[in-house]
Amino acid sequence: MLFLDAGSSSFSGSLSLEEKRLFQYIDEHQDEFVQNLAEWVAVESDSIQPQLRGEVTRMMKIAAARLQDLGAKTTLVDIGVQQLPDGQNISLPPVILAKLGEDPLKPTVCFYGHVDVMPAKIEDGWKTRPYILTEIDGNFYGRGTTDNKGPVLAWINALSTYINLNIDLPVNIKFLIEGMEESGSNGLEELIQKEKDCFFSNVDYIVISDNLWLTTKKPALTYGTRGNACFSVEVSGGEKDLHSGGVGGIINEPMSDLIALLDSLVNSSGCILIPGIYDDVIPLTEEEMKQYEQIEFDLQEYKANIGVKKILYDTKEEIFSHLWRLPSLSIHGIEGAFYEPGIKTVIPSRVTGKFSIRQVPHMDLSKVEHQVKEYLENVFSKRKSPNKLMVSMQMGAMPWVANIDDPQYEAAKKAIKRVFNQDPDMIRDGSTIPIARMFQDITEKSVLMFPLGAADDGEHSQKEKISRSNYINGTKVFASFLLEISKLHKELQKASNLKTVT
Ligand SMILES: C[C@H](N)C(=O)N[C@@H](Cc1c[nH]cn1)C(=O)O
Ligand SMILES: [Zn+2]
Ligand SMILES: [Zn+2]
Repeated sequence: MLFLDAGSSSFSGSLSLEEKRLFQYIDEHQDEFVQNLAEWVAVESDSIQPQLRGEVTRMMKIAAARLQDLGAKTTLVDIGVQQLPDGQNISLPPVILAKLGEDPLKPTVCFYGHVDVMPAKIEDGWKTRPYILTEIDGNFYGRGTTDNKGPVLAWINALSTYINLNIDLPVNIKFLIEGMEESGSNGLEELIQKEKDCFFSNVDYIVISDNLWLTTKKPALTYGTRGNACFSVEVSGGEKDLHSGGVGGIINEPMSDLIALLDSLVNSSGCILIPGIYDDVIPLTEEEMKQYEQIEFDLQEYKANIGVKKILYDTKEEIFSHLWRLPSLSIHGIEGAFYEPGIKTVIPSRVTGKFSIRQVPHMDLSKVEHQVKEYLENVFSKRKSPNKLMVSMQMGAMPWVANIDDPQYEAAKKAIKRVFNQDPDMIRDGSTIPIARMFQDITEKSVLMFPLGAADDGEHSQKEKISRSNYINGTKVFASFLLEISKLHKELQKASNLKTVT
């Protein structure tokens, strides 16, 4: 067997015999773990394009079979249908609920992950084929490698290591794995509500492993994410597309109306122009400012990681607050627009713009929806266009902030220290895990986000990758986390029992 050293792992302190065995096994079984990742990446489980829904369902079945192989009691739960914008209904992929171990003396950790991915086509500019895992210079390129198949597999690898070494699992494990995260986690809230007093009743800790570190070298723990409100704005004119030579200049073109509307949303400094949108955003506290100051951050490296030459802000404090504490508005695309190469002298009769607003705590989703609709209707009315405008909020997810004093943050810090020999950055993230806030609100359990990917992993982009080092050391960190959380949980229980007695 080919033995490959994952590289940057440098163990802190002396490892227990158990940890030595676990880590050695993980190092020695890298090829097998990589092969599993290649098999998962090969499934085009894109949850955005309805015609690929069958592949998402196939992916769910593959993941369920893997958990079953580990000995987990696994159920694929039907969560109903999704209504598409054209009124058609298509099945949602089933959600995996699985459990491994039911020892009442052990804590129960529930891991959440998703195995759906963002769309990826070679024509988008990929240098490698997006659904064929390709290793270049210690990095595995492919859609879903870091978001989120790699981290889900790292959990599974960690568990299979315990099982294959016959080491008693220090915790009971539950899994909730879904296939619609990238689409807004359709149907999941209802399932969590339904399972609150069943599947979740004995869960002590919920762990999500998604998003990225802030840098390429230093691990991070994430204690907050922004929400997202996704809008569509449709402008329709006559009943059919028209010849731009035949009628260009004598009608109000839907595309011109739409471009004006989209252009009215945000200025070139990134400031959202919708009146009232910042009203409920609370100012940054001094404590937050101090936390930001403590985070090491290299602006040049950050720019290189995201592949841009200039960003709107010069200081790390401004960057963090704009990513984590302030809303942002991004324009994503136009349905109905001509986008192929070449020339097409047609005036489209109906076009739909897509944009989203990442919101932060204290912003109210329905208020944002109202503000957006009122503003766009107002801008449109000023154009005196006879075309028809329709604005709708397609999806709304709430922001999430955790309590970093929860014991599992402590356990995760210890596990990181043992594997990477450094303390993690404590960060928030600008993106959204729709389910994070729902977990917290509905189950009232502690939620930890434990990212594995490095800052240059390019989630959602053409060069998505995870490094061998992060994938393999990530597997070790999760194996170690299970030991740490079980130790800490026992200590806390002992302390609380003592308190009750005295
Ligand atoms: C962080 C996670 N991998 C992710 O990318 N989530 C999506 C979820 C979403 C939000 N609106 C629609 N989908 C994201 O943040 O874009
Ligand atoms: Zn993700
Ligand atoms: Zn994603």
